Amino acid sequence: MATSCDATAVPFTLLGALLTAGPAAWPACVGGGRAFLRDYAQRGTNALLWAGLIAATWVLVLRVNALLRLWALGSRIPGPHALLADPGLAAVLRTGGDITGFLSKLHGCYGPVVRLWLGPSQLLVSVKEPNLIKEVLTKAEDKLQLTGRTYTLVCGRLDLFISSFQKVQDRRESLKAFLDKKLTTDGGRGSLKIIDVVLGRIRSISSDFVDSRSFSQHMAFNIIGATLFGDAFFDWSDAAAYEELLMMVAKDGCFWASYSVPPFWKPGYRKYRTLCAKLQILTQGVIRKSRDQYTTLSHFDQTSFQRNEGMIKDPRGGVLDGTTSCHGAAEGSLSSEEEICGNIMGLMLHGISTCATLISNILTYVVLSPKLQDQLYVDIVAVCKEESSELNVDDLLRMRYLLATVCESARLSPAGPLLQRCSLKHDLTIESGITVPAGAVLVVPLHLVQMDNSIWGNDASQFNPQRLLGKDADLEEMLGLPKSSNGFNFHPGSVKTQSFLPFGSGSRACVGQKFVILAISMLIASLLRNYEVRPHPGLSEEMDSAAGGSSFHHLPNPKITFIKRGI
Ligand code: HEM
Repeated sequence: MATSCDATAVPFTLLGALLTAGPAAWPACVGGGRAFLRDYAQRGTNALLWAGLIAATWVLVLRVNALLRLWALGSRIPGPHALLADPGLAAVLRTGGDITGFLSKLHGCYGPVVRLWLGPSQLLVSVKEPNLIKEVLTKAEDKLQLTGRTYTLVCGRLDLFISSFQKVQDRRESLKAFLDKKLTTDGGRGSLKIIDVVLGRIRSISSDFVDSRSFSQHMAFNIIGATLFGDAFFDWSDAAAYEELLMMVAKDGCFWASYSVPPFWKPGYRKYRTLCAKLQILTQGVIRKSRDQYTTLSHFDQTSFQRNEGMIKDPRGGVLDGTTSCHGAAEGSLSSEEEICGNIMGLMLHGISTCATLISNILTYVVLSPKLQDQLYVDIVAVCKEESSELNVDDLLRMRYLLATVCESARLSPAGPLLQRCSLKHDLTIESGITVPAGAVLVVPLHLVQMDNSIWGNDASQFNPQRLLGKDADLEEMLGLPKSSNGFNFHPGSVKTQSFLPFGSGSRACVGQKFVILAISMLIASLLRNYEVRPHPGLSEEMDSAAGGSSFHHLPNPKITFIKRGI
């Protein structure tokens, strides 16, 4: 009878133990089961440690390899030498200085493509030449991870605005179809309804002066809200609180998302998360309200019910009909409720801030230049001869001076100074022979391109809508609009068209471009047709000097009032 355990007799895997004599045989060993388990645990732990070590080494090798590739490819792109991070750029970022001016100097020294080291593992590549920009913005399909993190932090799960192109592609298409449908089916009618409500609100405040920015934010809020939620939005009692909360949350999102580990220990961060949660609850509320109203309508209103029967369904079941709200475009059968809410919050955040900036810029140019206002008025009334006639999309397309004004305002004062892209997985080889490594941050300095004297003429930094009505500019293409029936000004791919980028370009270009241009033009046309916009008589010195120069990088925020026109 065996009195000591033969080590080789101890199976070192559980399977081995089961395949041999099994537990019944183990007591035959000294220590029996305990020896087996100890040995088993020891070998198992060793195996796990080895597997972990190999995996960690593998990840490390991949990262070192990626870093070496980044350094090798990055150093071949023209740009200043820097060991770890470019000190000039670091100083500009630290002091909140003029990044456009800094990039302008670098492009002057190094040419149309310049690289800068943000840190040892972070490369920034700035592109300034229109042909290269077009190529880069088409090939670089992903957004920066910080952008994706910011939207996710504020909106929760969503499949718009996040980094990966693959994940947003479908939703972009359904949203575009929804917005286009909104314009073509009931575009004019729907937009007029929005404008009527907004004008009603203006009437109630028209005796007072209101600052251009808050007025424009209010307008933008109503345009986007009514587009996404339908008529339910107008009698929503929480609308004012929602607008305020949205603006508070929009301000700090990027800051909190810049932490790679969410700073839960900071009270400011916890407070911010609470605001985001409140915003989500309010959004869910208005989504429900809009759905309820839509259901009520379809049950009680036979016409609407019949129209609903003919709704266009997207392939995944989303309703894209212009008579309904945006849930279809934000939904699709694959989206969870959380994603629908996230997409809608993302659209509200992006749409309101960008539209408010554009409306405010237009109004500022209008009040600073009475001549511009007169010209616009002539352009508008020439098209709507009948006093009571409702504006429609075709009317707008004939208001060429108005469209050129909207376009020129967007050119001179884009919503942000840089377009930002990246390619997360693949290196990008551009025609000039330069290879931009995967993960590098690609930027297009909008002011440099949109105010380049060699493209726009010596008065490039001046406000002059006329420049977009010449033969060398294609207004419709710039605005992403359908061609007007006379089709004039058709110069596809002209350098001005390529250098007009307030809505981006290529694979991640703004989905709302066409919609927003028409909605804002409709708003301005209705406003100026009915009201004269006047600045406050005690205009500040800032306004006076800006009006004299007519070159505005930082537009003032004038107080304005609306005087009813005697038609
Ligand atoms: C004046 C108003 C607006 C401006 C200036 C603007 C500008 C932009 C810009 C610059 C981009 C990034 C483009 C790029 O990287 O190439 C963008 C993306 C986008 N915009 Fe707008 N936008 C405006 C209004 C709107 C509106 C009203 C909507 C929809 C209701 C909208 C929907 C989107 C979407 C969905 C994306 C991102 C798509 C993606 O992640 O791929 N935008 N916009």
